Amino acid sequence: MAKNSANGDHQTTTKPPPTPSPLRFSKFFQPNMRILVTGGAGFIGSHLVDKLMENEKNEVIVVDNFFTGSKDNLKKWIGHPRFELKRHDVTEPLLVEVDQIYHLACPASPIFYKYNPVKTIKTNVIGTLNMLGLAKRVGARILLTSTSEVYGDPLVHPQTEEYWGNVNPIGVRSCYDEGKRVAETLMFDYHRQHGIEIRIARIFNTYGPRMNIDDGRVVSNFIAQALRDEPLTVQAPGTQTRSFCYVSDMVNGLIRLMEGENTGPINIGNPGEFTMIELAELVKELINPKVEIKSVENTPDDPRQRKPDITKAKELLGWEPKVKLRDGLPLMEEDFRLRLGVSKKI
Ligand SMILES: NC(=O)c1ccc[n+]([C@@H]2O[C@H](COP(=O)([O-])OP(=O)(O)OC[C@H]3O[C@@H](n4cnc5c(N)ncnc54)[C@H](O)[C@@H]3O)[C@@H](O)[C@H]2O)c1
Ligand SMILES: O=c1ccn([C@@H]2O[C@H](COP(=O)(O)OP(=O)(O)O[C@H]3OC[C@@H](O)[C@H](O)[C@H]3O)[C@@H](O)[C@H]2O)c(=O)[nH]1
Repeated sequence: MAKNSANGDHQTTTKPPPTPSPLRFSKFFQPNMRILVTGGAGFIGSHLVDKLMENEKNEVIVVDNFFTGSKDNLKKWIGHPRFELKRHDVTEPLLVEVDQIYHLACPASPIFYKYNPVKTIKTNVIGTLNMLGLAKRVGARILLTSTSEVYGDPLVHPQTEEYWGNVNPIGVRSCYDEGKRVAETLMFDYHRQHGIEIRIARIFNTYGPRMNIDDGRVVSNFIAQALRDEPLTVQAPGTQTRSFCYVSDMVNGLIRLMEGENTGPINIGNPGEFTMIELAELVKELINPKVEIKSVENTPDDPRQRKPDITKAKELLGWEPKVKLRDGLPLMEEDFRLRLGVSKKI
């Protein structure tokens, strides 16, 4: 029953889901939990798949168009009897029978989401509509990975879920942040109108192994630059802040949210806040003390500050991050060294 809403004022009754097959109710049939992960070949998605596959009662189906993700991230599961990988673009309808949907499909790095902005909007709007239609047809619970970018260039600090944000509707980032805002709206309208069980996570900057080496996001850029002896490119003014969450903490938070009773939106992130200059200095100290730090031009509408208020995640999910930035960076360094073929100097 989708009765426990974050705001309490839109209680709904969920109709019983249609039956995919009468076999599911047969005496000798022990159904596994069938879980769809859209965007499961990407950075967060592939770590989520690893965690879900640890449970022998889970069957995982990944759909991905491989725009920013890759089969390599899932290679240990390809061929596994409880795992399926399907090349599919979520802007097209999808027919599968599942119990839960983790809907992650969307490029997340600014350089990739700005590359084809119209496609980014289609992915967020039509892609989310398609996944909600699927959830409605089969009675699945659906979790959307929304973003701290729904707060735009925030005027409230740290950001609580009640804050409505300060977003430029016509800027170069709008395809992503307005796209995610519409995706959140669609989730709530399907919940109110059709009783769909929804969960919304507002994810703050996440980092870890398997990020694309040339992903363009700041942590992957700085680590790759430090390992290649290239200057760390701090975009001006460098005093802008972000709060970085290690990927294993993020995955645990997403699963807690899916399994719990709250619709969200709930901030999931690490409140440890750093300026970009501080981040560059930390990467330099931990990875390459000889590397230069240089200031470069910034891109339009870069949010000046970002830090999650995670009171709700703590109280409602019993979740908080465990990995400090200083401990997470070396784990990512190890993965980048392997992929770049740069060994540690002793
Ligand atoms: N990593 C972060 O810091 C962060 C922060 C906030 C929100 N998020 C959200 O989390 C999700 C995953 O982010 P990520 O960092 O793993 O990014 P990612 O780019 O590594 O993964 C996104 C995946 O979605 C796939 N994809 C993109 N468009 C698709 C489409 N139309 N159809 C099917 N697949 C498609 C990509 O190929 C990729 O595998 C995204 O929804 C993103 O908006 C991430
Ligand atoms: O080389 C770089 C790259 C980026 N930066 C700065 O680092 C900060 C973070 O930039 P990133 O590109 O990593 O990510 P952003 O915080 O701007 O956006 C992210 O926010 C949340 C998610 O939804 C997405 O993963 C992504 O859009 C920005 O202030 C940017 O100007 C640098 O200083 N140098």
